[in-house]
Amino acid sequence: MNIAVIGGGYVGVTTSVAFAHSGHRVYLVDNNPHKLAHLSNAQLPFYEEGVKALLQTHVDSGNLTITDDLTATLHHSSIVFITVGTPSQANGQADLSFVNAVARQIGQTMQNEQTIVIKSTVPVGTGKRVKEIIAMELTRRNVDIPFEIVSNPEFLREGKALYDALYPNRIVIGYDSKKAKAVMEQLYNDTNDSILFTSINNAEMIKYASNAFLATKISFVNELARLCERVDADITVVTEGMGQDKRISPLFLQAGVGYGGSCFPKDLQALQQIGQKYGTPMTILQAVENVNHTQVNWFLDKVSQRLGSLHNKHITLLGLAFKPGTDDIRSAPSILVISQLLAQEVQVTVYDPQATSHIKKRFPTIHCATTPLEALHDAHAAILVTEWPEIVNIDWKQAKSFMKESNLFDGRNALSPHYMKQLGFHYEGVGIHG
Ligand SMILES: NC(=O)c1ccc[n+]([C@@H]2O[C@H](COP(=O)([O-])OP(=O)(O)OC[C@H]3O[C@@H](n4cnc5c(N)ncnc54)[C@H](O)[C@@H]3O)[C@@H](O)[C@H]2O)c1
Ligand SMILES: O=c1ccn([C@@H]2O[C@H](COP(=O)(O)OP(=O)(O)O[C@H]3O[C@H](CO)[C@@H](O)[C@H](O)[C@H]3O)[C@@H](O)[C@H]2O)c(=O)[nH]1
Repeated sequence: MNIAVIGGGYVGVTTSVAFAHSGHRVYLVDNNPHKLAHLSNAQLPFYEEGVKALLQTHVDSGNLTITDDLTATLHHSSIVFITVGTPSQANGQADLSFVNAVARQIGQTMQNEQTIVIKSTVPVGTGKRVKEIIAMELTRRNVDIPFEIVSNPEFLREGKALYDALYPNRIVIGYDSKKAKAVMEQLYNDTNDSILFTSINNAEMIKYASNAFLATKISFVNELARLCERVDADITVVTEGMGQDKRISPLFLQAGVGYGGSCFPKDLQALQQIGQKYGTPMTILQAVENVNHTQVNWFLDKVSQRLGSLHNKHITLLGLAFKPGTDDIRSAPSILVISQLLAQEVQVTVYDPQATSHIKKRFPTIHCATTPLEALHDAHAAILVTEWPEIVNIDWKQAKSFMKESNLFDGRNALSPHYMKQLGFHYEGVGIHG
């Protein structure tokens, strides 16, 4: 099938590459000249394992065209995926200006029948609104071109984006006409995965509900971790025991310095705003956010208690990206950690295999090391923020010899407390310090 994808970010690029890989003819449209320049040369404006190679393959094979020409793209395609950003506005509501702008552009330029698929994460009711915008533009042009609206939310995880796009563990399709359903069935006909066909409103709600539930699991466990420290219990064992109940599952029970990223923080805000709009406050989500916002400070209190005053101390952050496998620092806990440390006049050194160039733009004064050992040199303490394999597998014996004081704070419970203590570290994790 001929597919247009509008918005060349993490989701748009990965979706395009995956469709091209399945044999579809894909046109990827972006309006940011900087991103276009990168993508046209098969360069990724972000780090995501495997995507660059496949982008190159399909640009070369001619299956994937990168362009800024939406009009020509619509002419070539019959399915249009909207994958533009939906960032938070100041009040937490999802900013739909990019989605609405694309809808207007589609209505203003489409010449042939289209199935318009919203993949961006959007509040319930957006599908209906996009339909109205397109219909309004067609009326203004005095043309009658049939079109369908579909909601097909994206569930990929950064760091595993390509795998998730090629082998999604579920596909949700919200539709309101038989024609739209038939098009989506044809598009996904080679997949063995389960497809949930439902209403557009349900599909839109499923996306926010999923992210909110995952974030709730994390904050629940993080709060429990604080209690575990008080009662001389170990959160890793508590969650292991909990996770053996299939109804709970062991996934997303990893205590740490909190969740970050481009999705959970903004989507939780957006869902709360939807609740407010419809007079149904999302009280649980307020608590989830509250725990997440305070988790970094709670963890840094442990560091100050150990070091006494943080003033003029040298502290090394190991990991900056909001999770391993990405260079994304959007709402990453590392940003909060660095801000708090700089506010207390700490000398901060950081190491991350992919994200240092991004953090340098935000905090120009911090020292970015190129290896973990260089970063640890002369440090009073190290804080592990992102559990990259390059960090977890440091030669910790050697690392200890590089440090001024051997204080190790593991913000992801990624290291063996027993082994670190054996090496002579003062080791503290999250919810495991008895
Ligand atoms: N990043 C993820 O892991 C992820 C996963 C699932 C869902 N989502 C959702 O998918 C959506 C996109 O996320 P992202 O991280 O890919 O965003 P992003 O900000 O990385 O990319 C969005 C792209 O859209 C482009 N764009 C904006 N307006 C445009 C227009 N009028 N025409 C053409 N291009 C335009 C921008 O230049 C940018 O390249 C969001 O709603 C997000 O919540 C993201
Ligand atoms: O047990 C856990 C699991 C995750 N995290 C943190 O939670 C955040 C988000 O992690 P993850 O969900 O793996 O990454 P994302 O790429 O943000 O993916 C989420 O957000 C995407 C955007 O909406 C969705 O598509 C995905 O399904 C959803 O998992 C990260 O900071 C993790 O460190 C924890 O602290 N403990």
